[in-house]
Amino acid sequence: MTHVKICGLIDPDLVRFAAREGADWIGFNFVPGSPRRVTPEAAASLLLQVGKARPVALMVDPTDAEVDVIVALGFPVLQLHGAETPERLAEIKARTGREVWKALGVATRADLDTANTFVSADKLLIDAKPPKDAAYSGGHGQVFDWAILDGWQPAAPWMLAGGLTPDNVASAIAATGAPAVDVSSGVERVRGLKDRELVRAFIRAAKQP
Ligand SMILES: O=C(O)c1ccccc1NCC(=O)[C@H](O)[C@H](O)COP(=O)(O)O
Repeated sequence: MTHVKICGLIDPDLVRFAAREGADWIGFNFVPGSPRRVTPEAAASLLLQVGKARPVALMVDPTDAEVDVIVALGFPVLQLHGAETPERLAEIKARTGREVWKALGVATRADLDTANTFVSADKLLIDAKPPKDAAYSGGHGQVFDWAILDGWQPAAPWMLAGGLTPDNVASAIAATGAPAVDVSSGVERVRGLKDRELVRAFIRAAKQP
């Protein structure tokens, strides 16, 4: 069965709801300025609501000090969504002993070759490239051409992201064979605010047999 990550939750009731609905991972966004950003203080109480889901901390080009704050909160997984290099990822992994995922925006096979240089990533999160004028490297609800994944041999376990919704996630899984999927915008009606019915519909559509 496909595994599901719901990313960018800021409300404790929604965190509990997503976990009860069967989300495997719940992402908390620590990117300054993002409408989905949570502070470390807020994350400490949100973490109490995750149930059996695994919490994932989303960061962009974090300093060691920023990573240390997140690790001290008890996050078992760090998702790097910036311009981190394979060397920086390996360094963070060695320093923290945590699972470290690398998110990459892709549009071509060459981008997938770049993704495969992150050999020590615990997961590659394959996302759409952000729009040219975007302030943030992810979370724009953009779909990329899934056909570029045909025949791709990932260097690490991987997850599909980018513009997934309750309506397209089943086709995305069928088209790509993705073992796991990630969503943020597609379960929001208002940017930054998750919607219960969309969260439920997404998880059900992704996990349908
Ligand atoms: O959501 C943000 O604001 C954000 C800011 C900076 C870097 C990444 C960000 N989000 C990434 C994600 O939420 C997801 O991991 C993924 O990219 C899917 O996003 P979406 O296409 O909106 O479903």
